[in-house]
Amino acid sequence: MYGDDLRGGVPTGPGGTPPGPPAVRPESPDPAVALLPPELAEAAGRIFGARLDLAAAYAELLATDGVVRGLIGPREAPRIWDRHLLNCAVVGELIPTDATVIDVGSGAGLPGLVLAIARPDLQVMLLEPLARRTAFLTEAVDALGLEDSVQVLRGRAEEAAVGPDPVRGDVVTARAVAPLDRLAAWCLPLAAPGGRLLALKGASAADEIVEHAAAVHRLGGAEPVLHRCGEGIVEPPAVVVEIVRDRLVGPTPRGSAKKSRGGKSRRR
Ligand SMILES: C[S@@+](CC[C@H](N)C(=O)[O-])C[C@H]1O[C@@H](n2cnc3c(N)ncnc32)[C@H](O)[C@@H]1O
Repeated sequence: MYGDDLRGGVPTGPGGTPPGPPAVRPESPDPAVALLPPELAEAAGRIFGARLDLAAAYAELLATDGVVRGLIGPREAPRIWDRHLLNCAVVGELIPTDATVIDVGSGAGLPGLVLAIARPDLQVMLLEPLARRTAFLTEAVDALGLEDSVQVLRGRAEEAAVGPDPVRGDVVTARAVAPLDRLAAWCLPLAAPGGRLLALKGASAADEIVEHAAAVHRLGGAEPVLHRCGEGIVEPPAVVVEIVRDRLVGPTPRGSAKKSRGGKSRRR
C-alpha cells in the first residue's frame, strides 16, 4: 500500500504493496497485465472453479482501477494472481462451510473479496477505515455482482467490536494489517466465541507467535497454530496463524497493544 492516509502507521506486508509513492503513477495500465499466466492456470482453475471468470474480472479491476487509485502498487500488477489472488484464496482451506467472515483492514479486498469469489457459501464483511478504499470496495462488489454475499463496512476493527451493534463473525481474517498482539486485540473481540482469527503472515509468523504468546493468551486466545495453506497448489504456500477465541475477556484498554515492535507481515 502506498499513499496511506491512516495516522498511526500500518505495517506493510504480504500484500507486497510496498510503502512510498510510486515514481510515476500510471494513467491507464494495460488490462492485459492482469491476464492469468499460463503456468498458474491449473492452480487457479482448482481454486476458483466455475468462478474463475469472476476472479479474472477482479484481477483486472485491481491491476487497472486499483493501481490508478493507489490501492495497489504498480509493480504488483503483474503479480496479482500469485501474490494476491491465489495466495489469499487458499486460506479458504481453514474456513468452514457457510461461515461468516470479517476481513479486517481489507484494503483493496485482500483477502476478503478473493475468499468471497472462491467460496460462494461464505458471507463476507470487508472492514476498512479509509474512505477511498471502501469506495473502491463498494464499486468492486457491485461490478462483480457480489452484493448478496459481501458487505463493505467503513470502520476500525477495535470500534466495530463494541457499541450497541457489535459486529461478529465465525472467522476474522487479516493480511498485512498489524503485528500479532495488536491483531489479537482488535480481531478476537470480532470473533464469535469459539470462532477464530486467521492472520496471513509470512516469514515472521513463527517469531511473532513466540513474541506475542503472552498477549494472545491475555486477550482470550488459545495457543496460536501455524498453517501452510495451498501446499502442492501454490508456491510458496500461504503462511497463516490461527488463533481460536476460547475465552471471553474484558475489553482491552485503548492503545494497550500498540507498543509492540516488528512483526511486520511479510509473505516471504
Ligand atoms: C497494508 S494494508 C493491507 C491491505 C490488505 N489487507 C492487503 O493485504 O493488501 C493495511 C490496511 O489495514 C487498514 N487498517 C489499519 N488500521 C486498521 C484498524 N484499526 N482497523 C481496520 N483496518 C485497519 C488500513 O486502512 C489498510 O487498508
